[in-house]
Amino acid sequence: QIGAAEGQMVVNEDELSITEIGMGRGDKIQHVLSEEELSWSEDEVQLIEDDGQYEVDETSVSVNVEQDIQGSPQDVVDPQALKVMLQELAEKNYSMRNKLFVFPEVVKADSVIDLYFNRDLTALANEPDVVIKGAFNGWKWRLFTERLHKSDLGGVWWSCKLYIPKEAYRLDFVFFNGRTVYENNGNNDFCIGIEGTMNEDLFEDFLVKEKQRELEKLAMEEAERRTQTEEQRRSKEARAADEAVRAQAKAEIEIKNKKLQSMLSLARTCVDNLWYIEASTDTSGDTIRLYYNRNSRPLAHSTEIWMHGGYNNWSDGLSIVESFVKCNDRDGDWWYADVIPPEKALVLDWVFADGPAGNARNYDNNARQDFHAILPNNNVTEEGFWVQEEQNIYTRLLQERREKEETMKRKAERSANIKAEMKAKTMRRFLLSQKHIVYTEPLEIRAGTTVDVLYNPSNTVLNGKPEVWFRCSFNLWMHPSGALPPQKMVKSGDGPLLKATVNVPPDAYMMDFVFSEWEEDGIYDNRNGMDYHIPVSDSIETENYMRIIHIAVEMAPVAKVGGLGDVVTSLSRAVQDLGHTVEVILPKYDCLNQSSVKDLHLYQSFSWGGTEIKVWVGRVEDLTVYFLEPQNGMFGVGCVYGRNDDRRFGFFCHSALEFILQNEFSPEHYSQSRMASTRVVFTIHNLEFGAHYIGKAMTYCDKATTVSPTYSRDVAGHGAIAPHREKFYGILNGIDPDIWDPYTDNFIPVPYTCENVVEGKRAAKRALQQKFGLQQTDVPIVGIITRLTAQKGIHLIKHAIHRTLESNGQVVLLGSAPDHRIQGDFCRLADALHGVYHGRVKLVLTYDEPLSHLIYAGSDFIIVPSIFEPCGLTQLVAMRYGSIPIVRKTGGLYDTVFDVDNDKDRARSLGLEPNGFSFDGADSNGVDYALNRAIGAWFDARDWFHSLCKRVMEQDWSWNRPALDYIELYHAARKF
Ligand SMILES: Nc1ncnc2c1ncn2[C@@H]1O[C@H](COP(=O)(O)OP(=O)(O)O[C@H]2O[C@H](CO)[C@@H](O)[C@H](O)[C@H]2O)[C@@H](O)[C@H]1O
Repeated sequence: QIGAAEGQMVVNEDELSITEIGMGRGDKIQHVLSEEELSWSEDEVQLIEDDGQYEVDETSVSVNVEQDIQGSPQDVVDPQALKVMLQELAEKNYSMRNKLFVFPEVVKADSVIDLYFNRDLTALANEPDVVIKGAFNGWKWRLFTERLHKSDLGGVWWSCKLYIPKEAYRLDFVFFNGRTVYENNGNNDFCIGIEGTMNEDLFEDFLVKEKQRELEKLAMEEAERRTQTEEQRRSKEARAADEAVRAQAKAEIEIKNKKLQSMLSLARTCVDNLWYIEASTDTSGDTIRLYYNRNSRPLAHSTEIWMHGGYNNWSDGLSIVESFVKCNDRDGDWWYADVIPPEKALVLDWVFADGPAGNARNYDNNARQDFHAILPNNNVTEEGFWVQEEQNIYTRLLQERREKEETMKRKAERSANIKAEMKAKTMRRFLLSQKHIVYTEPLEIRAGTTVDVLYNPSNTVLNGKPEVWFRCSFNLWMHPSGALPPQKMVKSGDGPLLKATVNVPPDAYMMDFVFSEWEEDGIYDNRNGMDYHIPVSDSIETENYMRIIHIAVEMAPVAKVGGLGDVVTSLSRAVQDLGHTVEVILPKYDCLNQSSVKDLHLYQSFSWGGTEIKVWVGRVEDLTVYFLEPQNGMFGVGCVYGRNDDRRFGFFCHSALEFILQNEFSPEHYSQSRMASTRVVFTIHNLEFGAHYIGKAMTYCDKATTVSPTYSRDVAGHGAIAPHREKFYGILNGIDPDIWDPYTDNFIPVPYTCENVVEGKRAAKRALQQKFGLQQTDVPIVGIITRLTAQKGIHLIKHAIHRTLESNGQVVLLGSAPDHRIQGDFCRLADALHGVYHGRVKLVLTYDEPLSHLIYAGSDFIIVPSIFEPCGLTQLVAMRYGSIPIVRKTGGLYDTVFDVDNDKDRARSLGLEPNGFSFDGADSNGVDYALNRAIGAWFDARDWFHSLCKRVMEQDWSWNRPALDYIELYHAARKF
């Protein structure tokens, strides 16, 4: 199927999620026994063929046999009696012209048997070598080869010992001469039943579990490898940081040294008739005495003389203050003071003053040069001094670095706590959100307990039915004990509520149920094909994790054009956080932002579509990403879209499937391979682009989604979608709470949470105004961050700018237009506005991610007047930064923004409070209606406005909830 869709799954703006299910029962190994298949490629077999010579590696099976033979039944039988028994058996089988027999005759699991083969009766009659090749359980388990030897039962019987593993229920085998001559029982192969605890069904389960164990082991090894790489990276980073700190210390020392050297060249030991230094006579060795002749100096008439000093070019600032005493026994006007310079002082720096520090009015500062003395008798060598100094700086810098890291760690912890709380709150809201239809008592279900399920049929398709039956199972209907018998629901209380009671087993991690009209059948309420699922906590079993591969042509931040790029990254991260394996396949554009890819390296290369395709692998935002680079230069054109050659995305989608296939190491065609059990979920991010291809993709996918419920209804009648409505769902986008987090954001001045939103936004607003030379007045800022295309409501954007400016607000727009006419139009608008409304408006007509962060944080409002909007991320990011969204009521904007005046009930029915302003219609009146109320509230009800900022920050627009919806959908896709 997938192969048939080649070149047609291409959708330039759309993404394809593939859920791979490799562990289902549909995934049986088909062992077709042909001679090619019997080539010796399996692990357990090591046959080396060389110019007609062969050897069987005796170590594999034989060693096991020898070890296992001890304790086998043969040992306890008298050898003589055994021999007789065997002779009789051989004669019996010989006379019946049987080609083979085994001993003991009843083969048991976990035992060793002897197999006897009558070579003369078979195709190998004249062959000098006889080899058995076999496996267990219909050729599915432990392929082996073993060489037969002439037995001591006489000429015709060749034999070998075989170990029968405990998982075996049947033994399948053929004989051959080590090369091309086979005895395979007339193409039927030989087969012997084995007595034991296994049977075909149990073995299927065993294989599934075995596979799971293997996958888990691989996952653990991968995790271990990742931890190690992470550890290496961290210690490398620490080493690099240490080196950087050392280099910085060295650089600082060099500057200091240079300054001090120039100072030293100015420094003296004395200046005739002005000052000199001598070792102090009355105190200990370190003290010096400084003499000063103030005669004809600025302080000649002061009543007091003080020195204000420091050392080594004032490296510690003002650190020595002493008062002077007059020398009475000298000519001139000499004064002196005793000074104890610090040990590391090479130079003493000072000025004279008429009072102590802070209390002096007149100075003698040596005509602004200050005084500098080389200190006599200094016991520090200059070299020693610098070594010590560098060490001090190094220690200080290191300390600063540690403190910074510590602060970051604390911040990360706090941020993680806030997020965990939000997640728990969202989960509760999720459980309560269906309350008008179904809920449980208690609300949160624990494994190994009993719960009541309460159902209100009056809000469903079962309204008015005389009976309602409850059908339930666990672990996405995969619980080993199967579905519980249907249970007739009983009335609970006086209202319409019906009740069923369920014992939740200890190994349940999910409870699944649907409701039906009759015990056997009838109308079902199965939640539109998705069934009802409620997570169960404290299970002893873990969820069956899936492997999900996104095939996408955008991914933030390595190749982002718009919201699609954000979603590929953030949805993948959210699903990965829930324990599933998520990978992304992306074209290797030459314009990739490679600085955001870690450990990028060549992974493999393969040939397809007439070219070699190199596959690179790297980590982006903690996700494994494969980059496909066709050597025909298709993705080396300097841009993601815009060249009207989007057929290359068809090539990309197809080569991505080839790549997946090649990594399953299966040479067959898609539908024959493991990909037959792979499910495809197709997501439409914007029906405007490539509707023709979208139609094809809709046909071939297992499930399809778009990015909000309202948009899914808006487009349900579209020709590409209408025929496939039953598999089409609207799941709201989320935003990544780590990428968008005002508490850890490096692009804004003051980190903030909902606790200090007012302070944080005030600082961001000031920084934004400063950056663009806007007046720092107390007015609201309206921000606009958008691709400038018709979809985004260009005339409404322009009107909003004018309306805001007329209402005394300020405007910052960040936008870029793929269409150069629109770009030109906005450039002219910018020139005009910057002239007329100087200092109140700024239009930045580029794409600038860091700037977008500052605008989200520094604006009071973010306006999104889109004509249509599949979901929209800007209003969600705005709320995360405490900015109030003003939106046109369409698509995802309608689903996420609830007008403070008009949508109270609609918000409450979803467990939310209103969070913004919205308008209908597509003309300026609509914009005015919302914008006037918003700006009015800002001027007239500031406290209320601030509480609204706090409230929107407390709402959860992350993937916490939608990721669960996607996972449910992936599971639903698996059910086919
Ligand atoms: N000049 C600029 N500089 C920096 N950043 C800029 C920018 N212009 C836009 N952005 C950023 O790009 C993203 C835009 O995402 P949207 O979802 O709002 O719109 P887009 O139409 O691109 O996405 C389509 O796909 C997404 C994902 O499904 C749907 O939400 C949406 O409705 C659909 O139209 C935001 O992260 C925004 O901050």
